[in-house]
Amino acid sequence: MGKTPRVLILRAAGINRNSDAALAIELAGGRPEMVHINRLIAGERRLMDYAMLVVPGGFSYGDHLGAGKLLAIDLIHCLGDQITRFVADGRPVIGICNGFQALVKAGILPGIQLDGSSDTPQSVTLTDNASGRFECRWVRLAADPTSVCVFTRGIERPLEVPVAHGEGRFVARNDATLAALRAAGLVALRYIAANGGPPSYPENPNGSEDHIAGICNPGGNVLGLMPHPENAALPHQHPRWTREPLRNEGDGLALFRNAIRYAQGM
Ligand SMILES: NC(=O)CC[C@H](N)C(=O)O
Repeated sequence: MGKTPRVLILRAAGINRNSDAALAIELAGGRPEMVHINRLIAGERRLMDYAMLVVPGGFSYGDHLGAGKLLAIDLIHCLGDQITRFVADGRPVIGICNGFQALVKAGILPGIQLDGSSDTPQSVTLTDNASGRFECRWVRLAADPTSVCVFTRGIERPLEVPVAHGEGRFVARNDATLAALRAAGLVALRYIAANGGPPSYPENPNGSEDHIAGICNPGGNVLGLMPHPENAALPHQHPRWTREPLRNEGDGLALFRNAIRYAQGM
């Protein structure tokens, strides 16, 4: 794929974190290109010409029918074949917040049937925060060391990153689905308390089951997460950057760097 992977940053009406994602990709060593979904649908750009795909956060199509739902319909019905090929080829895909919601509602994540049923490809979802309101705050995350996720590989210390969402509560269809998700190593990131233990509100800002903040597909090359690592890419984006020893970089950058490195090795 060459030294500087081309990374497609997806744009669509209402997506608003595309520039933040582009900056994070650039800092991580990739070459970001913002491409509107209509250009892909029209065939003016081809997904397979890129090494990585970012589905950024925002309020795509105004969150109508549920956050990410309309974008998910576009992804399945207009770009389904391209995305299926891209994912099957092992190329990295990250869906951030609204992007995560879209990937889940499109059935791209977790990407397999977890409970043996075959009626619908969607076995998990993201729904209204348990608090009943939009949550905008910094959280602490831990990467699950048993996860197959390529983005979180080798990340051993907690990550401090922001969340900003109204529909971030991760729920699985049932307990068996949740157990299967864990057993397959698809839980990539969890919210944790300041002392590293299990969180309560607001450390788990939305009431997600098993404190899940991010999941991946069985190949580990597709990650979706509610927090915004692209807004924790620079050291001074941290809210206590003047009061704590200055970090070399924002905690979120590690996820992007892992993905770029992985894309370079393909
Ligand atoms: N920052 C975001 O991407 C927000 C996602 C979505 N609009 C929500 O509120 O849940």
